[in-house]
Amino acid sequence: MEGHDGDAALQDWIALLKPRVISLVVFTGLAGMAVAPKWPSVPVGLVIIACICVGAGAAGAINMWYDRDIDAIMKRTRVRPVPGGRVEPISALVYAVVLSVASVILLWLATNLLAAGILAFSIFFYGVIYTMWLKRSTPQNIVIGGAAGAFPPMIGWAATMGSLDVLPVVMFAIVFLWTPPHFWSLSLYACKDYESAGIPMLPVVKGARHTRWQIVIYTFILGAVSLVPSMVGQCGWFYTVCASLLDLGFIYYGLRVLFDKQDEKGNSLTKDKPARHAFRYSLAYLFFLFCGLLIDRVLLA
Ligand code: HEM
Ligand SMILES: CC(C)=CCC/C(C)=C/CC/C(C)=C/COP(=O)(O)OP(=O)(O)O
Repeated sequence: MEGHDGDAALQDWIALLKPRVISLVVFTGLAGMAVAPKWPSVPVGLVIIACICVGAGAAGAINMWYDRDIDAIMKRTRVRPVPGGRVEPISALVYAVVLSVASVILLWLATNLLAAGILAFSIFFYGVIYTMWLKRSTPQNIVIGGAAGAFPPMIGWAATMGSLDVLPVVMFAIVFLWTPPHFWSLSLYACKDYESAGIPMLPVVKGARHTRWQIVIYTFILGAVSLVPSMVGQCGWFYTVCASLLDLGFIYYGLRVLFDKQDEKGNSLTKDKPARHAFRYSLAYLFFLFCGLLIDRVLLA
């Protein structure tokens, strides 16, 4: 049956914002805000978080509007509100654009142009550059596109300080380098879906074995960069210990992906169990790394 918006429940409008994904995005924005030397008042702090939340969600809705053709093909995404026929494409687009504009203007009014500008740029980067261009054209899509998801710590910091500094830029670099092992772990076990939808994700184009190596390489690079805050005197022993342990964990999970039992093409013979574990670990890694930074800079300072 042809759907119309009357069929959409509140949960569909919420689902368009990719709430589970943005929960971690928003946490990184909160961390960026809280590790800055100056804190906003509680109401302004809440507005900053709300704007990052709505802006990131709106970018997700632009992605779901544009990707409705491929989302309808992939098992994981075919029940989403637009391909599921519960929200009209045009309604999803209007909703996404209104929320994008509203979040940027509100952040500008409540804080400053720098924070609002970075928010606007990240929405544009995820909704347009990644979704409409990179995702369908290059296996490096998520490496470059991952920048969008890495901006929130800079937004949080800039919103309170009105400027940027070394730490928010290093936090950007951490999320940026974390994204490839995060996504490529998932892409190993979602490879068939991406292949059937014609998306040139790394394992589809270069194969599973190459992707396994890339995951391990990025966990090492991420490990080095995650220790930069300690090296440049931006935090103390607590963060250094947390980061080192979390890094060892990520390298361990990456190596398990590399040495998974596989056929001659590198395809898993274990239903990609190690890749599933590495994906789940990636979420815990980023959450606890930024918790460590927060505790170090806020509670132990
Ligand atoms: C280009 C960058 C990224 C890509 C391609 C990507 C891709 C994905 C995909 C395909 C999923 C499966 C979720 C679903 O079924 O809807 C996922 C889950 C998730 N991603 Fe990412 N991700 C990216 C960046 C990020 C960033 C920057 C964050 C947060 C800082 C993040 C946090 C999460 C979380 C929390 C989940 C789990 C959601 C759940 O439990 O359902 N991702 N990611
Ligand atoms: C502040 C701001 C605008 C932040 C944007 C942050 C953001 C939501 C980043 C996450 C990127 C993401 C979920 C990609 C999913 O890939 P996909 O869209 O290819 O995955 P899919 O196949 O699940 O749709």
